[in-house]
Order: sequence, then C-alpha cells, then structure tokens
Amino acid sequence: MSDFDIVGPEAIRGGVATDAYFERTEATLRHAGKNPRVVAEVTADQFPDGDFELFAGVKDAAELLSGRDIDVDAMPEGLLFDGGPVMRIEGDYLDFARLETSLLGFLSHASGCATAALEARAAAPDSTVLSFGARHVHPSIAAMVERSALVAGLDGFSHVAAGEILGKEASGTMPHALLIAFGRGNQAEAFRAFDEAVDEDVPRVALCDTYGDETEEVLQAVETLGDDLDSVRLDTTSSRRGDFRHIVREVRWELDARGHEDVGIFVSGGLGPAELRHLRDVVEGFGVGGYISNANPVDFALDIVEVDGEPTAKRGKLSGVKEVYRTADGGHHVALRGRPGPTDGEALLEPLIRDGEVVSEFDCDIDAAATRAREDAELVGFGDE
Ligand SMILES: O=P(O)(O)OC[C@H]1O[C@H](OP(=O)(O)OP(=O)(O)O)[C@H](O)[C@@H]1O
Repeated sequence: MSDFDIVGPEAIRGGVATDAYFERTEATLRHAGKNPRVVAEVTADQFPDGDFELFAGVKDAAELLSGRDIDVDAMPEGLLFDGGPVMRIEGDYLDFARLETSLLGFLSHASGCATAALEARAAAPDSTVLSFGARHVHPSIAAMVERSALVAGLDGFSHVAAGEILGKEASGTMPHALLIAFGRGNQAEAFRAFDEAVDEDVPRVALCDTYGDETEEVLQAVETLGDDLDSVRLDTTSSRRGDFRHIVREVRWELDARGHEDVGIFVSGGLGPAELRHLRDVVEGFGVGGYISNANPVDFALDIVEVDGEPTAKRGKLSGVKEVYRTADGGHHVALRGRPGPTDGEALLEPLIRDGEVVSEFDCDIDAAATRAREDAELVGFGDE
C-alpha cells in the first residue's frame, strides 16, 4: 500500500490521462499515414435555448493545451454560454487527440460547479455566501470546487489547501466537534477558549445548535463573548429543523432584545437556492456545500467541425467553424465564422494559445472572472425569478 489513487499532473499534462480509444486512434492514424488538419469545437448545446451556464475551468485547460503546436480560442472564464462553442482548437489532429479526455473534464466539472454557485449567488445577492462543500468530494479536486465558487462571485470558501493553491485565505470558525470535545454543558467554556486561542483577525462566529435550543446557545455565546461576538451560526440538523425561518427570526428577536443588533446570523446545512431565497432577508450569510460541490458536470463534447478546410461534423452536430456573440439585450447567438453575426453582437471567443504559448492578454484572474460573471449574469438575466 502506498500513495493515493490520484491521477497526477504529469499524467494529465503528458496525455496519459486519456481514454484508451484515443491511443488506438493515434496508432491507426499513424499506421495509415494520416494526420489531418482539423478544427474542433467544445460545445454543450448546438443552439441557444435560454438556459445559460457559467464557463469555468479555462485556466487548467490552458495549462493542458499549452506547449502543443495548436491554436486555441476560448471564451474567457466567467462569461455565460448558451449553445455554440466555448472553445475552438485548430491544428494537426494528432497534436491534441489524446488531450480530449482531460480537457473536457477540466471544463465540464468546473463549469458545473460554477453554474451551481452562480445559482446560489443569484438567490442571495446581498448576503455573504461561503463555499463549504469540499468535504463531499475527492480532496484532489477541492481547489477546482473553491475556484469555481469564487468565479461565480461567492465571498469565500473553507478549504485550506485550496486556498494555498488559489492564493486566497480559507475562512471558517468552529465545527460541532469542538463543542463536543469540551463536553455537554460546556459550550461557554468552548466559546471562551476559542476566543483566547485563535488569531484576532478571525471573526468570532459561535456555532449554536450542538446540544440545546438555538436561542439558549446563542444567549450563552453572547453572555460569554459579549461585544467580541461577531456572529452566530445555526446548522440545525434536518431532523430538528421544523420551521428554520421561524428559529432564525426568534434568535434575531432575542439578540435584538438584549441590544445585540450587530451580531450577525449565519446558517448552513443542506442549503440550495430555494432555501437561500427563503431566508435571505432574515440572515447575514450562508454556508453552501453540496449544492455546489456535488453539481453535475456540464455535458461538454469536443467535435471536429472542419477537416483540411472543409466543413464536416457527425450527425446531430453543426459543421463549420463558428463564432458566438453576446448582444446588447443579453442574447447569445451562434453563426458561422466569416458570415455576418448580429449587428450589435460582441464575439466572445478570444485567442488563448498561439504557437503553443498562452496569449498574455487572455485573462485567467479569478477576481476578473468573478466581475465578468456578475456583469454577464445581470445582462442575460441569470437567476431572475
Ligand atoms: O450541507 P452542505 O450544504 O453540504 O454543507 C456542508 C456542511 O457544512 C455544515 O457543516 P458543520 O461544520 O456544521 O458540520 P459538523 O457537524 O461536521 O461540524 C453542514 O452541517 C454541512 O454538513
């Protein structure tokens, strides 16, 4: 026994992280002396249908595709898509055939998590929303989950190692395990020890649902930490939840009644967009886990659409090299490259790789992607009820 069952960066970069049929394809084409010049496009749906999703995973895709003798164009991370290509690769087929498996994995999974995170963001635009879902997925993809959440505009995330990769600090306060380690009836002791132990810049957020009634544990936290208490978190287990909104409002009432209007209320545990809409006016923030980390990957495919300059495609797919456009009214349009697009349309695909190098103007910054996502989501009306 040794090591974890994880496909590592070198296998991905080297193209070993591929489906076996690409190895057979390479062998067959080489045997036949064929290596056509192709254009291939990554698409989910062929035609727009009004169902937008958020594009993510481009930074890792660029890392995978760089250093190859191919040209790549892509939508920047953080734009929304609805039919037509999000990425286009042009080159000799054997230069990228075996990369399809990892390429689609990078884009599909990240875009699925980012889209779910954007649904959460849109459901509570004025609340703090944190990503808590790393615990539900394989640790090797935690940074992908947290990055996708940030691209969607979430305010933070919980995973420490992901934070080191992303250059951002993870946030979090206390689990039930801390309260249980101090023992039933000793919540005040736990809150006090936490306050003494952790750095001053860590918000004092007391978890108030471990053994007793939420209101009682909240009042214990207030009595213990006084003005140092920043917020309380209610993670009431589903079997005891009843009317969660009522519980939250009761806690708010009792805090206010004692002059603690400034103590925020955070909630977590099994929350998705519907729950966020239901609670957003009575809490300051949410921890959202599985709704984001367990999201279905987007069903991207890579299809050859041109061979040696001639349009072609498997049936069900559209032949020819395409452009996608965003119009001023938030429309998403697909048209053949070189044909007129919509008059007020902005072409969305940008050069990503030329001569094997990632083009310096292509922006893979997380914060810039989040800004794009916010603006584009507003333009296309994502999440409007
Ligand atoms: O339900 P999700 O949206 O996926 O949220 C992820 C987790 O965040 C909360 O954990 P907490 O730290 O309170 O859990 P603990 O009981 O392990 O302390 C909640 O109980 C969930 O288990």
